[in-house]
Formats: sequence, structure tokens, C-alpha cells
Amino acid sequence: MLQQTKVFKFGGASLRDASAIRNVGNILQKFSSEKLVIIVSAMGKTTNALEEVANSYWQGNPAAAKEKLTAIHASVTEIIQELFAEVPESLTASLNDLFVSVEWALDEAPNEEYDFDYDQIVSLGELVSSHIVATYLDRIGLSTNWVDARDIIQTDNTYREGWVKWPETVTRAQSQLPPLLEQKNFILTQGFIGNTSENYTTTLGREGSDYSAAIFSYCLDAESMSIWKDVPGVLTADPRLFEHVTKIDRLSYKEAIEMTYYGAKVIHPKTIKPLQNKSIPLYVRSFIEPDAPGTLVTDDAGDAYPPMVAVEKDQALINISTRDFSFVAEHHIKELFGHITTTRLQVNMMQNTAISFNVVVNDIDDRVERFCALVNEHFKTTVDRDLELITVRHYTSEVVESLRRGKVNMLEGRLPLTLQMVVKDVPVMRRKKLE
Ligand SMILES: Nc1ncnc2c1ncn2[C@@H]1O[C@H](COP(=O)(O)OP(=O)(O)O)[C@@H](O)[C@H]1O
Ligand SMILES: N[C@@H](CC(=O)OP(=O)(O)O)C(=O)O
Repeated sequence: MLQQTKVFKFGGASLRDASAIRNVGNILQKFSSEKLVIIVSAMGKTTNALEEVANSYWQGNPAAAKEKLTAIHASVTEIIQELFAEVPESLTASLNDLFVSVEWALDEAPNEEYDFDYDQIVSLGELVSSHIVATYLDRIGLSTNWVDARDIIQTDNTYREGWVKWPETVTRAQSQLPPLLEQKNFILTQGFIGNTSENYTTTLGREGSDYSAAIFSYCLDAESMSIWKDVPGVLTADPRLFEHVTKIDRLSYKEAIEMTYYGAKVIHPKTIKPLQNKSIPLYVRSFIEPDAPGTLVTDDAGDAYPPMVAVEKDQALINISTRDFSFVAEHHIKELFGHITTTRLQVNMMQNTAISFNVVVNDIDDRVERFCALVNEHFKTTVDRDLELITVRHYTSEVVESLRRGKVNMLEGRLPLTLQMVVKDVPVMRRKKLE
């Protein structure tokens, strides 16, 4: 039975309003005889809205936080009123309980750690959407067991980026989920959230629901995993940023992990490893054209690919140099990486010269400032911000030239299959109109 379980993941875009949720219901009708574990994200941009609640609360403005929370509750209520001719009382009650529990938390003084409070607040989005979708599926005759993902996914207490405790998670999934799939064909649960051993909620990192689906797939030795997106599959570049992109029919795990790590947002980068480790095929499919084949990510996908481009925004280039003109030696690099680890910087590129070391990192929160303060005693640092990291796999000179147009190149690295450049826009100089 386990071999036949498929895992489906529906993200925020596929659940943004009542008609989108109905569309998900229509897709799932076609699979009513299959064993499915369905992972849902928060609806639309709810997670961003909840981040605003967490920020107001943390900035010492609980009244503003509550106002924002009430607005989210109101928009959820509007969606369910449109979705159900008559909203089931049990759903209204569960949603009220969820919102009230966060509201009460906002009355308490903030915890010492922002990341902890963030997770307790922001996890609400997935809990809300999963109750709505499960109730809707039951209503349209798709009998579904709602599961709290926090009973399955166990993490350490790295809030906002929980590290999965695999043995505990596998044991829980394998003991709890198969009996539920015997009872009803569908299990519906949340992406993005997990639980610590002290029973506190963690999140797995922004856009982490794809990863949750991969965790469930791994634990259940799923037959396949499908993520339902607003694009026809994996494209040669983000269609929001580039014209003339084409769909890739088949992609190897290796290509997928390289592209997603460097910013191809269509798949969360942590998704690939659990699937590759168990050779579970990944389908990236369109919820707009659900019968189209999408992209298949597997082991044996050949190695002839067109140029593929990924863009990661909000990059900072940190130039670190020794204060006394000594070489940047191995012991310096060891010290620097110690600080990189403690400040949770993600390094996307690095290069060194005799007396300097350059790293390109995701510019998140105040991590760069904290890193610079830590290294200040031994090193001088300068930081360039608002940069983009452009990664091109299977690059050609034409593609690279076209990407360079209008950009200043700050750092570049080439390997036989991958070219990376860190760029910023050329400052535009315009002639003034003469009086
Ligand atoms: N190479 C790519 N191929 C397809 N889509 C991409 C690519 N790179 C970035 N994207 C973007 O990823 C989006 C889908 O991912 P995402 O918004 O995270 O989905 P969801 O939140 O529904 O899981 C697309 O709308 C597209 O703009
Ligand atoms: N809701 C979370 C997790 C997630 O993966 O969402 P989505 O599937 O819509 O990218 C976020 O927005 O970060």
C-alpha cells in the first residue's frame, strides 16, 4: 500500500481565493481513488501578512499587531463565505480558536528571541488553510483525514529554519500515517511547520512547504511527489523576469538542485535531497492546466540542456581584508567561517586575493552587520548591497552578453557548466532638460 502513496503539494498561489480552492478540489476529484498525502501552504500572501503581525508585535505595538491579525481573519472569513453555501460551524469554531490563540499570545510580552515569536505567529497561515481545504474536500465528497504536521515533523529549535530530526520524523510518519490512509484515501496536512521536542512550533524557512512535501515523500517511500504551480513546469528562467522562456520536460536532480539553490524559486532548494536519496520522481505541474505533463525531475534525465538562468536578489558582497597587510591565510578563513556560521549567513559565492576575501551572501535581517561587528577586531570590511546574483547553467556567450547589458559586474566565477555573476544596475545618467 505504501508504495502507491503519492504526495501532492499546493502552494499559496493555488489557494489564493475561493475559486482557486474549488479548482484544487476539481484537480483532486480526478485522484479520488488514489492514496494521497496533500500538503498545503498558507493561502495567497497570508504568510507575508502574518510577518507584519509579528513585526508590529516585536516592535512593541501589540495594538497594531492585533489590528493586522483581525484584518487577516476578516479576509479568511470572506473567502470561506464564498466557498461554502453554508459555512460549517465546526470550521468557524476551529478558525476562531486558532486566531484567538495568537491574539492571546500578542497580549504577552515578547520572548527574548524574535525568531521564536515569529514561528508561533506565522505558522497560523498553514493551520488555517489546512482546516479550510480539508473541510471543503469533505464537503465535495473527498473524505480526508486532517493531520497536524507538528505531530510528524520534528525539528531542532533553530526557529525560522528548523533542522529536521529525521529518525524521529520517519518513525512518527511511518507509525501514524499508514493507518489513516487505510481509513480514508486522503490525508491533508500543512507545509512549512514542524515541532521541537519541547512542543514549540518551528517553521522550515520561507517557501518551505515544497520541502515539507519532500519530507513526507521520503518518510512514506512515496511513489511520486507533485507540486502544483502557476507555471507549466520548470522553465529556462523565471517568466516574471524574462521573455522567451521555454519549459524543460525532464530535469535531473542535479540540475534541479543547482538551479534552485541559486534562486530558481519554482522549487524550494531543500526539496531535492530527500527525493534523490530515495529516487522518488518529482513532477512540477500546472494547477491552471492540470492535464498537461509539466516537468519530471528524476535521476535519468540526460545531460543536454538549454541555457538556464536563475536570479537571486538582495545579495550583499562583503570584502574582508586583513588590517596589517598580511595574507589571508587558512587560519583567517577558518575564523571567518566560524562567524559566518554563528550569524547564519548563506554564502553563495566566494573569491580571495592575497590580502582580501570576498563573499556574496543573502542579505537577510541584520546578519551582515552582526558578521562585520564580529570580524571587526582583525579585519576591515566593506559591504556592497542591493546586488543580484545571476547563475547561468549551460551558458553560451550570447546569453551571458545579453544578461550583462545595463549591469555593472562586481564579481564573476566560471566553471565548465556554470557561470555566476554578481551585478548591480548601471547608474542611469540622463540629460537635464534645458530651461
Ligand atoms: N525556472 C523557473 N521556472 C518556472 N518558474 C519559476 C522559475 N524561476 C522562478 N519561477 C517562479 O516560481 C513561481 C512559482 O513558485 P512559487 O510562487 O513559490 O509557488 P507556490 O507559492 O505556489 O508554491 C512562478 O510563478 C515563477 O514566477
Ligand atoms: N507559506 C509559507 C510556506 C510556503 O512554502 O509557501 P508557498 O508554497 O506559497 O511558497 C511561505 O509563504 O513562505
